[in-house]
Amino acid sequence: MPTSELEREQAHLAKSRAQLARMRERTASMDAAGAADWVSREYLQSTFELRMRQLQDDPTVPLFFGRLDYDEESGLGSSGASFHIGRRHVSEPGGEPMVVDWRAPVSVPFYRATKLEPMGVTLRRRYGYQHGTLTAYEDEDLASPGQDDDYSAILEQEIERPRVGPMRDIVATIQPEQDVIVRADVSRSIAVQGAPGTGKTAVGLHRAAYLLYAHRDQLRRQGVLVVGPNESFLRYIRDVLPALGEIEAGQTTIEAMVAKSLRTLNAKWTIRGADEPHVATLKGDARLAEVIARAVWAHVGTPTEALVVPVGARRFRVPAYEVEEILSDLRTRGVRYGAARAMLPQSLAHRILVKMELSGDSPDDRVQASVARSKPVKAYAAQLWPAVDPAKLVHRLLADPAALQVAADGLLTDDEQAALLWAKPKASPGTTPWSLADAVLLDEAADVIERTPSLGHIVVDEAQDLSPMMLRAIGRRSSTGSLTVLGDLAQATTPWATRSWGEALGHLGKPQAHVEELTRGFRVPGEVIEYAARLLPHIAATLAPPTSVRRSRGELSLVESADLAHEVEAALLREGSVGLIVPDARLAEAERAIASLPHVVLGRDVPDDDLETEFDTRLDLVPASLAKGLEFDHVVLLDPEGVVEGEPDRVTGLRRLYVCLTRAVTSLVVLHTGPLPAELGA
Ligand SMILES: Nc1ncnc2c1ncn2[C@@H]1O[C@H](COP(=O)(O)OP(=O)(O)OP(=O)(O)O)[C@@H](O)[C@H]1O
Repeated sequence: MPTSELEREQAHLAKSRAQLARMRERTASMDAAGAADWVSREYLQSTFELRMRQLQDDPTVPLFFGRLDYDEESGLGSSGASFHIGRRHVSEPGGEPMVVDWRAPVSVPFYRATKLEPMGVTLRRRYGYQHGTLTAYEDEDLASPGQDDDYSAILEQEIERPRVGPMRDIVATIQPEQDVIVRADVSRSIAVQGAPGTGKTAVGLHRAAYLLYAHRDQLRRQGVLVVGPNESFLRYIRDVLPALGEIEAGQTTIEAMVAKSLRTLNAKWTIRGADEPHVATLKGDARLAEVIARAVWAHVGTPTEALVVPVGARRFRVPAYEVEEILSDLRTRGVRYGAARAMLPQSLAHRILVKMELSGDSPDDRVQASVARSKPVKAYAAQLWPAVDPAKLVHRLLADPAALQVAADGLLTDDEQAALLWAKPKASPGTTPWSLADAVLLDEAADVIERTPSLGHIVVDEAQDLSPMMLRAIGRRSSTGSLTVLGDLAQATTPWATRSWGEALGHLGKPQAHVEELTRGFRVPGEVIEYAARLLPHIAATLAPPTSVRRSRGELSLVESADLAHEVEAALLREGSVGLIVPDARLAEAERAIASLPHVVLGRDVPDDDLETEFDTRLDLVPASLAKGLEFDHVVLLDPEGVVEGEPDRVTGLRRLYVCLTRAVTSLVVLHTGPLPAELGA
């Protein structure tokens, strides 16, 4: 490697850093005081603050990780242009780019160019760093014919780098099949079926970052949301988007999402109830959407009396059958119950207006408006089309057999209706301990009444675990936007889980969305993934077995012993994070066994100011039910049969075990005293 070339690159890095500092200083000196009014001042101020955060320079994070040299025909400059690719854009005072954002169109060949299709690029360079210092580079000549050499030591080093702490970005090493998903058009919804560790979560987060870059104004207005399975998972991924300069995407769980709509009905309400699995499954069934829609619309009455309105000295009359026509017109307009309700007085007033015209008057629009606001019209409309409270509606359906029977007739069997009803209903919505499934029903009812605002883009992770009604809740929040749906059918562990992506996409309201499949795993080494894949025929027979791109075959040991502390201590002697995964029922016992070792128990509330320590501690104690989506360099898995038995049925248990077996990056110790699950083979 010519030293002078390396020095040139190091100089470019130093210069880029200096320019970034200059850009930051310039932003810091900007003043929003000159804005015309308070609103513009606030807006400008927040824009400056956002920009300052985006321009922060972390010396341990490489400012650029790659370079592309374009050929002369590319039209990007007469003598062929060269671009350094990094996490953010850095330019000289004249505007000349020093580092180009990885999301810019000019960066695409870094991820996709091949010798066969060089995309105008002659050279692709990757940089190696040590503690923020540029120490090496590696070139790929894309101009000369020949076979692609897939191997890259720098790429491999990046993939093999030990994991410590929260999830990190993968911008330096996004693979072509991942990049296609990341950069798909904003209007396209995509589902990604991916085996464990194939980068679904990473791809989803990078897609959010890409879209926020490519459609900044639109998505800043409309919003981008990432939905994950639980709080531990959100904590694990929360740094990825900020590291990419994106702090505007929300991150939430389905539970927090519907709890929020519960709170808009009453600020004191929270989710504090729980359902038996078979009841939760039934409450999550898509037929409930129809039950709720029926129950809401059944509030529209049948007119029996004419509407009579005095105008001046005269009285105008709209007979009941004409009112019936108006109601049926409003019902079939395709608007929400509440919107149609708001239109009814105007429609009635319009009819009066027509009658006034027929009788020789020539009333103008103001007359119609005042008739619509008049007492008799308002009272008549309110009685025919009453306001509906979503909480009262759901409470009534789940408390009153007669009400449920009317709404569910022909949709749910008698047994199903009996199962849905609360054994001891509370007297009112206010005293009801709403469960997650109830809150989802409430969210549905609220949407039948008033349209839920839609976001620009939603990324849904672990989507296989959502019930049809939960999928609908997400779908309505992206009715005018698009979705990235991530999941793995083999990791489905809820009784209401999705059986196919086609079905899930239907519930999400995006039946046309494309399904991509990822099978190249970046996390789990070969020996471990092959062991876990023994379960596939039992849990998802149609899925292709995953392969591992990891260089190391990994270490798998099956240890018959009861000495948990010993295995954990051995793992802690090594570099990287350690996850002790245990059946939920054995959490307390495991905690006692490792009491002397500093650790964090996942799922326990972590006080905000204590968040840092969560990742300073190298040992996490993880109940099997929270292992999903996480990864550790070393995993000690206690009692696999216990993990299986902790679930209501064998298939779900085996899927939970599959999740737990696929969390390890380097080593997996399976610790047991009794026999291993027969499905894992001899
Ligand atoms: N292109 C890549 N380069 C380097 N590392 C990658 C790449 N893609 C994924 N990874 C790494 O592989 C690991 C697994 O990724 P991720 O968690 O996104 O997978 P997943 O498909 O969501 O897994 P699971 O189904 O188990 O939740 C992460 O550490 C991630 O950083």
